Amino acid sequence: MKEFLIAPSILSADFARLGEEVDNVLAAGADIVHFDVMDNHYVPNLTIGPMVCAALRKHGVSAPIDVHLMVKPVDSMIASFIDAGASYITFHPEASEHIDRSLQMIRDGGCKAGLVLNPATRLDCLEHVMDKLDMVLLMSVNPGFGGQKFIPHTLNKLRQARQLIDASGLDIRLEIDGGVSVANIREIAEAGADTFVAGSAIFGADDYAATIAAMRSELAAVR
Ligand SMILES: O=C(CO)[C@@H](O)[C@H](O)COP(=O)(O)O
Ligand SMILES: [Fe+2]
Repeated sequence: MKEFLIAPSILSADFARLGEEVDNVLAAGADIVHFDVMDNHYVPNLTIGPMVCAALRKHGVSAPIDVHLMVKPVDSMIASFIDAGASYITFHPEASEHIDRSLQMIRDGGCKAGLVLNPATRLDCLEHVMDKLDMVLLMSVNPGFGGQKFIPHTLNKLRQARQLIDASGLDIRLEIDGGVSVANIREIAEAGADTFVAGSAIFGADDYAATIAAMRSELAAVR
């Protein structure tokens, strides 16, 4: 099993003070920055784009930036986020006409590539592209908004995805996104996740460091 990584979603940060919020959450012990990109087309919400990613790099953020693209089509945004300093770029298979080509584009740009599966999207779509993946991201809510409730059947899907990844022998992270909190992170890790996106649970707390420390202590108890 890989090292556990905690990835605060800046969707729940105070956008008016974004640089400071990212500095604070990294100082509080976060490992990577989860960056949600929404286009009001693939999902019914509109957020931030490559200029904001580049601005965070210019501000001095050196931690990995995990760009979750909820845009359709994706290829032009992949190119822009490679230039903007993304570390991971993940997209939804429904948003690309040529999944294999989009994944290759991300790797050719020097970033780590991943696919994001919605709660109702089958794991089958991973089958023919496993060797092009650095990350599989399972959504445990329908994409578009922070602060939603974790969908419990995602735990079974996580177990199945963990088996697929382990059987492949490839170096692929298994990330979970949506409704993750101190209360459920241990159960989610026991189902197979190694990378945990948490937006409202971290940015909605008064003390980011205490919340991240509480998550780590739950993860330390994983069987
Ligand atoms: O991609 C998304 C939502 O579409 C997420 O990254 C959310 O931002 C997670 O927020 P919480 O459920 O942790 O509040
Ligand atoms: Fe996300």
